[in-house]
Amino acid sequence: MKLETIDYRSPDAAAQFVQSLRDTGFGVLSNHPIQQSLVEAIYKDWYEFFQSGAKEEFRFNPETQDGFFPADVSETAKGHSVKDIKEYYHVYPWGRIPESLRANILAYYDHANQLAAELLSWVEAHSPDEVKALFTEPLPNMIDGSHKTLLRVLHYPPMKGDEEPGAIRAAAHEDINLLTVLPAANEPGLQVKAKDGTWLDVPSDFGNIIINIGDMLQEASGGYFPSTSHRVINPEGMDKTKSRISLPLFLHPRPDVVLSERYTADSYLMERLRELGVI
Ligand SMILES: O=C(O)CCC(=O)C(=O)O
Ligand SMILES: [Fe+2]
Repeated sequence: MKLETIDYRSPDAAAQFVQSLRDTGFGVLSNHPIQQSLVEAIYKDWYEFFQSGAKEEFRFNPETQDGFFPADVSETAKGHSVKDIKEYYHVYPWGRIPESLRANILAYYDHANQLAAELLSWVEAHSPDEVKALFTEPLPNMIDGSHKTLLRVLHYPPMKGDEEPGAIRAAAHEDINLLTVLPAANEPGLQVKAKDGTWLDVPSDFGNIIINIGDMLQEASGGYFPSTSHRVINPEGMDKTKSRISLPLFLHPRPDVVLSERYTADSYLMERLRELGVI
């Protein structure tokens, strides 16, 4: 298995992209409409924010889950006991956002959501009829007007040598949501688990957009689209001294969306957050 990069502008991009999602849970797009200069400005400005003391003033609200999550409260992936080596900020348009970072991050939130809606229409158009029949409403509809979609700005700090044994930047996990849209980070490290159990590097050429299936789309498609495990490994050599910034957008349906006979988007999310000990 190998992850091929797909040219968003090629005539059969949609079919190739959906095939890649089906085979690997991941799709990588070049020549997409997201402005790289906007992504770069966000990486630079948020890197500075993470270096500053100002982040402490934006400590997350446990009720609403927006704001800054320091490294000592950072996530422990499902089934793991050691915390990931990362700090992050949860951006929601209705949540707290540092004023100087607001315009760019919300512009990105909008652009990425628009691209996501188009990609969901590709997924729907290239699903077999029996899978299409399982979707209780058109896929792009499911995210339309959703207040749950989360943009996470992640900062993986340089390695200091005193990290907990076994800790990595992001331990193997699957995303809970429908689809995740992730611009290639400023440093490598993202890997996806292949069907044979080996870990493959996700092609992370700066400027590419990486999309992966989350558990909710796996559930809504009756397992046709796989939510594959992925992780972020620690840097080696000279790269140890470098920070890594990344910007996943986790697309969440409106809470009332029916995913399957077993779950609505809300009941699914609550079950998962309870398992993670977040609520
Ligand atoms: O930082 C990355 O490249 C991926 C992060 C990720 O998988 C996540 O936060 O769910
Ligand atoms: Fe993830």
